[in-house]
Amino acid sequence: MQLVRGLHNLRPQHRGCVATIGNFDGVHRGHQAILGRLRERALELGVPSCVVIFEPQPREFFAPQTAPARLARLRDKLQLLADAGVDRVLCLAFNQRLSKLSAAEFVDTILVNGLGVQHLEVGDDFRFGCDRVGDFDFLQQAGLTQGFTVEAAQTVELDGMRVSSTKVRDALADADFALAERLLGRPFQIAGRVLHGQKLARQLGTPTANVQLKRRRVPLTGVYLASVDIDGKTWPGVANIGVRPTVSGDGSAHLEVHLLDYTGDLYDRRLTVAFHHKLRDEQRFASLEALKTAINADVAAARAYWQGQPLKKSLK
Ligand SMILES: Cc1cc2nc3c(=O)[nH]c(=O)nc-3n(C[C@H](O)[C@H](O)[C@H](O)COP(=O)(O)O)c2cc1C
Ligand SMILES: Nc1ncnc2c1ncn2[C@@H]1O[C@H](COP(=O)(O)OP(=O)(O)OP(=O)(O)O)[C@@H](O)[C@H]1O
Repeated sequence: MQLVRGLHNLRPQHRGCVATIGNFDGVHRGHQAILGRLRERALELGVPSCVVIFEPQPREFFAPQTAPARLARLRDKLQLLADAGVDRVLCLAFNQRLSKLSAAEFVDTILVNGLGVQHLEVGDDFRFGCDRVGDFDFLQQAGLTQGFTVEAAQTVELDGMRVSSTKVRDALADADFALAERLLGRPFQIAGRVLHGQKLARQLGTPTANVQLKRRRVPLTGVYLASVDIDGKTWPGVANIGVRPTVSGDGSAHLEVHLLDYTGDLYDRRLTVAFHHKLRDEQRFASLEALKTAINADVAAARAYWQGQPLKKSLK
């Protein structure tokens, strides 16, 4: 899959494609349905498929403090789009200039002059352009005069509710990982490289791998039973994700995981953490001693859980 960063990096050979536009945060089952149709149309027309995404996402640009936490970092989003068979991603910087483009200017500048789009695939609620004035009807009209077709994908629902990134966030906030998995079509996971921490964990008696998070905010916080994939091998563990109120004050999120029976060095390795069950909320403890007691109880709970779990059988 090819990544084109910015309109200015589009070349004449990029003209002619089928395209869709959106945030695609989490690449959930609704998104996957659109991507499936996009691939079909690309094959029919014999042109590449292109997904137009924005960085930052529009809500992050308009309201950085209140925009929801991302379900996946950009790197993972690109991997998921590649896995869905997308040929090209056009990643546009969402800035003042882009936010001011009218729906008509958006169509002219990006879709027609930039991409030479032949067919557009969108969700039925898709809105775009300054003040979100552009919609499916607008696109269809524009397509008639500018030579592209538009198709609205049917809404993907689960148990009567529209699948959405918001629903996935709600499921994670409720620690309903089974629902998150059904909405995503795969388990919710966070992947990242292991960084050096404050080296306090050893002092607390529980060594932890500090998984690098690229963003300050995360869609879930607390202490969880977790499993960790390292180079195709799965290990049972217990994870803490959040701001660590007892020890750190900068307010940014950390993900730390203790693997129950792992003794090797994990620094710089890439881990994938899957969450299974919430044990408790993060707490601010009065002393490191009290934190240590709580962590020991978490580890004991994790040990008891993983011993009795059928999942353990699948751990290689
Ligand atoms: C199972 C587990 C539970 C944790 N619970 C909390 C908590 O409730 N409150 C908190 O401030 N930190 C919590 N932590 C984070 C510890 O503060 C952190 O692991 C410790 O500060 C070590 O940090 P370091 O790896 O950067 O040295 C928890 C860590 C683990 C592994
Ligand atoms: N459940 C769904 N069924 C069909 N299409 C969907 C669904 N969810 C999102 N889409 C479509 O996928 C494209 C990309 O969606 P995008 O991520 O930008 O929308 P969103 O509204 O931010 O996402 P969400 O609704 O999931 O929070 C859009 O065309 C959108 O309409």
